[in-house]
Amino acid sequence: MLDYYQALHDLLTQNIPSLKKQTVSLQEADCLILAENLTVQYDTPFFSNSAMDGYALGGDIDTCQEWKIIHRIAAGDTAQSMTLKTGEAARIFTGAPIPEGTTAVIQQENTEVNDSILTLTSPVKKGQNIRYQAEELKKGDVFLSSGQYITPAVIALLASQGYAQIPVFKPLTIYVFSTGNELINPGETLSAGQIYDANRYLLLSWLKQTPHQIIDAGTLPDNKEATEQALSNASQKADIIITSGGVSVGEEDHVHAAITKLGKLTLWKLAIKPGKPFAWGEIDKATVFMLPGNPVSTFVTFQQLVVPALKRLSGIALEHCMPKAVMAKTTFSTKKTQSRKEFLRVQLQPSATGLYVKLLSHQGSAMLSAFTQADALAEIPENTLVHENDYIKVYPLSYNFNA
Ligand SMILES: Nc1nc2c(c(=O)[nH]1)N[C@H]1C(S)=C(S)[C@@H](COP(=O)(O)OP(=O)(O)OC[C@H]3O[C@@H](n4cnc5c(N)ncnc54)[C@H](O)[C@@H]3O)O[C@H]1N2
Ligand code: MOO
Repeated sequence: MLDYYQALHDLLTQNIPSLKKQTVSLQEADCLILAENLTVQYDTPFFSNSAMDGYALGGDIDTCQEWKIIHRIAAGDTAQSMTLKTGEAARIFTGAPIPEGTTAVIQQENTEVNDSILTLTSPVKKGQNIRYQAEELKKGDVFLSSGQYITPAVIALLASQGYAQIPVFKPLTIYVFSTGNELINPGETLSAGQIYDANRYLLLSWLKQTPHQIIDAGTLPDNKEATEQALSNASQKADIIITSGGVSVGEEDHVHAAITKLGKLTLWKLAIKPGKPFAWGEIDKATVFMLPGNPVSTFVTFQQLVVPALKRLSGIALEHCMPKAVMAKTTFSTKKTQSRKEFLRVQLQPSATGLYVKLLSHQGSAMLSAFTQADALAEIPENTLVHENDYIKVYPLSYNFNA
């Protein structure tokens, strides 16, 4: 059985099929992925300006005792024809351009003004309260790289540089299947031996937060021919196929056999609990992720393996695809060791003495309820006993590509 981190490494370093590009308006770019390096069009700040409402002080500020106020400059004004010499000042407002010859800006709370003569009630240093031209971004430099996931912060930065049209990767098409004769849909009436499909709804709901086109491909019966036919058809249209169930070793588990026949099974069986039968492969150009049927196994393998791989396949830069973990102190201990790395549903409890991990009850791989209370997955390393107050790795749950 393959180690979790080895599997993650393999998934993230696979060949990424070349992604198509398109240009969208700034308003349509959120949650998409930048497809080109973008350069600074305008120095930021574009012109040196004041960080405070106050007074721009000219010339030598160390020896001068008082200043004559000779200009008034508001945001939106230009200061092109103005200069300040020693002993001269300008009334200035936040964001307004500073005049030539300004050595510092003093905020108005630290001043006194009588008949246009300004004195200071606090000392001021050279450069204080001046936001200098290009101190943040210099024209021509790359300020955002291809592979950047577009968050609201990125939208703001793009807007601040005047970008109205954004080159992005085209969304992918993702087919989501469930498998199993026992599955029916919510809204239908349960008969003996049946259960409601939870996994497909979980995956469809999560994937809605991505930029991709998501196809609800329904439920596959536990039948070899039907499974092969449906996966073969989907592979002609999909970039990615996600299935749940039917990947274990039973006679009714047809999914990995179908992938082996139609394409290539790259990976099967991981040393993790839950999620051991997780499999991955491809049919033609479509990448196929096969998640184990137990709903918690589906959830864990999706969060810990499929989401990082999906990010990469979507074009997000490799360094932003690894799931992010934090270290936190346990409030519980484990009684026996496991040969597989275990991912437990936990709550994170911040306190003055650090971040603590509380174990939720109902950890069985068929028990979904703890997930609704959980805000993280705690990693219990293989063959390891955990004691109270030990530091362990926890992976905060995320429901979009941003985390
Ligand atoms: N002899 C062995 N049996 C099993 C092994 C094993 O190694 N040897 N592994 C177990 C583990 S671990 C898991 S996990 C499951 C995974 O099996 P499958 O991926 O083949 O899943 P199914 O058998 O189809 O279903 C398992 C379980 O989950 C329920 N299920 C399936 N799909 C859904 C869905 N969409 N929504 C809600 N619940 C679903 C299904 O009814 C079963 O109860 O195999 C173990 N067996
Ligand atoms: O993935 Mo299986 O659930 O280890 O329960």
